[in-house]
Amino acid sequence: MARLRAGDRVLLALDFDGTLAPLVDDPDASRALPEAVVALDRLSGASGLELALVSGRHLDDLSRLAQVPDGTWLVGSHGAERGRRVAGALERVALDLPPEAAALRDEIGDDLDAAAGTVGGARVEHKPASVVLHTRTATPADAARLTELALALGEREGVDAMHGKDVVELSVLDVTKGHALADLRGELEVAVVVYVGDDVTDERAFVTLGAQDVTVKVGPGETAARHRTDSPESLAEALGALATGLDLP
Ligand SMILES: O=P(O)(O)OC[C@H]1O[C@H](O[C@H]2O[C@H](CO)[C@@H](O)[C@H](O)[C@H]2O)[C@H](O)[C@@H](O)[C@@H]1O
Repeated sequence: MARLRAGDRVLLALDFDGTLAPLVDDPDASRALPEAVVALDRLSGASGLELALVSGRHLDDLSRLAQVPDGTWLVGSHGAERGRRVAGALERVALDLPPEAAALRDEIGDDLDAAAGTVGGARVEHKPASVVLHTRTATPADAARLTELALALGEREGVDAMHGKDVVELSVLDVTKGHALADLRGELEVAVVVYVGDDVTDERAFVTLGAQDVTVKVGPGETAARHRTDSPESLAEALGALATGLDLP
């Protein structure tokens, strides 16, 4: 808040699932908390403040689910996709996926489908640059077995495995949320980046940020972030308090 008041440009970047939106069993039912939606609307009026969502979600999904104000930058697929909310719609930069990466994505997608497709409670999500194994509603035994299999697929050349909360994401592009934040920092020419996230993929962003930045972990667990908030609910409250502190209506 002090940096904004001093006239510095600040990027407030937030993860979506588990951060703005509480985790739920059905990824399609995920929504940002109403209090967070209101707070972000208010913050969009702050001079010098850029807003961004930086998510592992497919950009179309993120744009459909996130109720963010115009001007918000949207980063999907952990940095592989980029867009911006303009006049209530998604303005996107096309994803440039080399044919060999697309072929590898399809191969590991087929392998995961074959292993998990018929297992109750497990689900395979296909995204533009990755394939995701979800085990949130699988039995512990199935979750352990399928996770091991997915991590083995992640050892193939050209595949990057990210093991998160009940999820293994296999990406065929070398992207991280940290790279995405570095790109946004350069393009938007901000002095300070504030990043808030809850999962292991967010740790890849926390470790890239410097002493001038602000890193916030949502929920329990080991983290490289320097600050912590309990839950999406407490984060929504803090965002509202920030808007109030900045005298935003
Ligand atoms: O980077 P994020 O915005 O946190 O997105 C990460 C993944 O989010 C989604 O899965 C997660 O949220 C679901 C809904 O709460 C939950 O059911 C699942 O267990 C979580 O892993 C999304 O489906 C993935 O594509 C994203 O990579």
